[in-house]
Amino acid sequence: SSYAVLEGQYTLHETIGTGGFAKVKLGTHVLTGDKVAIKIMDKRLLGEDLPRVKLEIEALKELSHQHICKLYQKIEIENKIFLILEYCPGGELFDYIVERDRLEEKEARVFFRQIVSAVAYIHNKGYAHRDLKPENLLLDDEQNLKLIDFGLCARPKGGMETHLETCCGSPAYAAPELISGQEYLGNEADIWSLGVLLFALLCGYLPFDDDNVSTLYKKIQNGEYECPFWLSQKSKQLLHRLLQVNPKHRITVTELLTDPWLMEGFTEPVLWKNPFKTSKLDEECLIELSMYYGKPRTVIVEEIMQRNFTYISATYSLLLQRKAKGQRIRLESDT
Ligand SMILES: COc1cccc(Nc2ncc(-c3ccc(C(=O)NCC(=O)Nc4ccccc4)cc3)c(OCC3CCNCC3)n2)c1
Repeated sequence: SSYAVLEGQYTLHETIGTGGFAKVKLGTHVLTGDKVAIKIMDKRLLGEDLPRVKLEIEALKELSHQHICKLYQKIEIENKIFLILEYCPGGELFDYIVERDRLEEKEARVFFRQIVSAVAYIHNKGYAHRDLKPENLLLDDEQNLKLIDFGLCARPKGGMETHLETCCGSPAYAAPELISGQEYLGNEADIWSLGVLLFALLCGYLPFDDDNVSTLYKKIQNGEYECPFWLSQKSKQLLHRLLQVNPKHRITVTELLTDPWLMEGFTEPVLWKNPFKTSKLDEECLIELSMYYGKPRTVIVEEIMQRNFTYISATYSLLLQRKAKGQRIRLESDT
């Protein structure tokens, strides 16, 4: 099968997600035994959207943030593209909220600060996500959120429109200007979706909901929603600033970083720059790789710095993550 290309690098397990033209399988990285998510796309099914997928992969290579799912490796053969991605053992935020009915303000605030940090980071990189919803926010093994773009909706400002654009985003989270087919700015639409997301975190249900899609659209365009009794004054004020029908009246992501509700119990505004961005590579991991492969350290450094997202750079990233969690970093059959 065309999975032969993964032989010896990854073992494939069950499918953990399917989308229009992609499916995600659970995988194991052979050398470390770590779990990964393997997104498999068929180039023939992608058709005219293939250039967009390539853009998305180039974008993902640039995105390095503690609350965005990491790309480890890209494997392309004649009909398939495999993306080896960070696996989040905690599953979707959607299920986490459903299991608890709704979250207390304190917990919702910690999560929301992480989401705002990730969104501010991608906006600063010139991207809009355009499909922010609990299904695209995953939990890692330390209860941290990782933003993903499962449906390939994120795109650079003024990027190319394709039919994928139309199917993008889920109506319940879509901004009024987006569903009325007007010209809209991805960043402003993302801020609206953050409002819907915050409401879902604090209430456990959606602010705008209806079985009939055109009624749902009317509710969104009127921007009318009811706040349940348990919401605090500050959270209602923030929701009001996020869920402004007129995008020009909506809070900006910069104002959001120091919003009073987000600051409650915190002294620091939300930080969106990647604090761990060190150009320095980790010596211990480099040595482990160079010993395992019997290649000089400089060759390993070269391969990682070229950012070709190969098996060696994937193994380096996984060793680095293991080290950050205090796990041992010995590679299998490294006797
Ligand atoms: C334990 O039970 C469970 C249960 C469920 C899940 C897990 N874990 C688990 N870990 C990792 C994944 C994953 C990561 C990244 C991408 C991706 O497409 N990245 C590309 C990307 O994010 N670009 C991008 C990001 C930000 C800005 C711009 C571009 C795709 C999938 C996963 O998928 C399963 C799907 C299922 C349907 N809903 C969405 C998740 N699932 C575990």
